[in-house]
Amino acid sequence: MRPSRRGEQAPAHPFSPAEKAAVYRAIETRRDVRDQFLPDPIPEPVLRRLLQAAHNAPSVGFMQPWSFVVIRDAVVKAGAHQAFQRANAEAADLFEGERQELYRSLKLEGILKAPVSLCVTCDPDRAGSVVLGRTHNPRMDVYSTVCAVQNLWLAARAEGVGVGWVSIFHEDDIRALLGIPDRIEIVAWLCLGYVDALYEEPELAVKGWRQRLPLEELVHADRWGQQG
Ligand SMILES: Cc1cc2c(cc1C)N(C[C@H](O)[C@H](O)[C@H](O)COP(=O)(O)O)c1[nH]c(=O)[nH]c(=O)c1N2
Repeated sequence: MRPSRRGEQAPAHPFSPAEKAAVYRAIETRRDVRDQFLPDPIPEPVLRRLLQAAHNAPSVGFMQPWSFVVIRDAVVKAGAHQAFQRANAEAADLFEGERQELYRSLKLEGILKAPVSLCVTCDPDRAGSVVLGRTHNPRMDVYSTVCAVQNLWLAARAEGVGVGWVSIFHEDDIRALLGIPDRIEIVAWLCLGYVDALYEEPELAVKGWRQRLPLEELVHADRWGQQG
């Protein structure tokens, strides 16, 4: 293969059947991980590949608004776990009866068990104040950052690394813990670690919290509410 030169286009050959299958396999078997983390460290080159996958995400106006705080310090993790516990107690109180009981039985984070956590942030000023594509929807920078998270999540699946997204905390608790400036938005706390087993279906479905919706109910043809 000759080296690519800036400005040239490469042929967009379809993937081979095996490559295609691998992509769909990563998508279909990716799971949110809470309790299955193994203690094995993630080697630097693997973590680097995951971060590179995140960094290859699409972004509005190519602003690349993300940053990644890589957390291995047990004290910091303990602080995040405390933030989770406080918020989770508040969240549990919002449900009643059996639903609350079920909620309380769910494991919803793996902060202490996972060898690495990543805090993924969004800098709204990364590309100046006027950003191509963000003018009429200021949330586009955060949506771009979520694309980076999903890239990392899928790449991690291929590497045998589990990822668990934790969003049950007050943003200000994590901001203070990590020293994140006010103007930077916290998008995700991700727990990362090797796993040797994953649920075949979402754990929340397995545990009876909520089931996958039929795709047919979510697809509209030409107009909202019209079936194809
Ligand atoms: C933005 C966002 C935020 C969260 C999540 C996901 C996303 C996209 N998920 C994981 C979520 O519960 C999970 O994706 C669904 O239940 C579907 O399961 P699989 O991801 O397919 O395993 C999640 N899970 C959890 O246990 N604690 C949490 O705080 C969160 N927060």
